[in-house]
Amino acid sequence: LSSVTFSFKSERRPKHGKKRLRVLVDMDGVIADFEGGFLKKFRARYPNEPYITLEDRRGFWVSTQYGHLRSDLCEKAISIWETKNFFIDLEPLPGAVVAVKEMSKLENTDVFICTSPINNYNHCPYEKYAWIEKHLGCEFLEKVILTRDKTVVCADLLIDDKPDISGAEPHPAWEHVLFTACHNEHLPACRWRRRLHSWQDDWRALLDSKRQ
Ligand SMILES: Cc1cn([C@H]2C[C@H](OP(=O)(O)O)[C@@H](CO)O2)c(=O)[nH]c1=O
Ligand SMILES: [Mg+2]
Repeated sequence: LSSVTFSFKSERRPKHGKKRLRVLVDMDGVIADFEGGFLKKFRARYPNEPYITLEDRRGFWVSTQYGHLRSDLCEKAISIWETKNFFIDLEPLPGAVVAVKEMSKLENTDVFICTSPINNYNHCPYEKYAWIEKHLGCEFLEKVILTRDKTVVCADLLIDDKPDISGAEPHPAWEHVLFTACHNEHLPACRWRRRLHSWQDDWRALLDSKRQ
């Protein structure tokens, strides 16, 4: 029985010895400009309220920093990404679409878009799929992983702008590479975590480093 079970296990190292690489690419803050889209819509909807420039953004959660600025601004911030068309209207980050398409065409490479929907599910999950189809093409709809817990997904790499990614699995299979964003660029260099500074950075070398 054990040999039968073994033969059904997925074989990730082909006979010729090259390892097949599985890469998870996050969406907001990595391929879709959540921060830029948020600021634009916040200023349009609340023109008389104070706001935080992208240069002054600190901490992952936008609503937390707005709440510190003035407590009622937390709710106002949340109202922006809970509104219809927020997620579909996000602009792609520079170079993201070309990079992800090129990455998915590389030999021995499987690319998935791994993204967390907000808990208010009225528009966000639908618009995330629509965004993927609009900017990456319908073939990428096969590559979407919608989850609130990325630790249970098995891959070699997770490229994500959130500094702390935790969940049910205490030892995720992937290496988290921090994608630089306005909210995390001031965090001190960290010996045990690599960064991808933008899509102009050498993402091919990053992938190659995991194929050894
Ligand atoms: C509330 C909030 C969400 N998000 C993104 C992260 C998640 O998408 P992603 O996993 O694609 O990065 C999604 C739900 O939290 O919205 C931010 O980037 N900043 C925020 O302040
Ligand atoms: Mg993100």
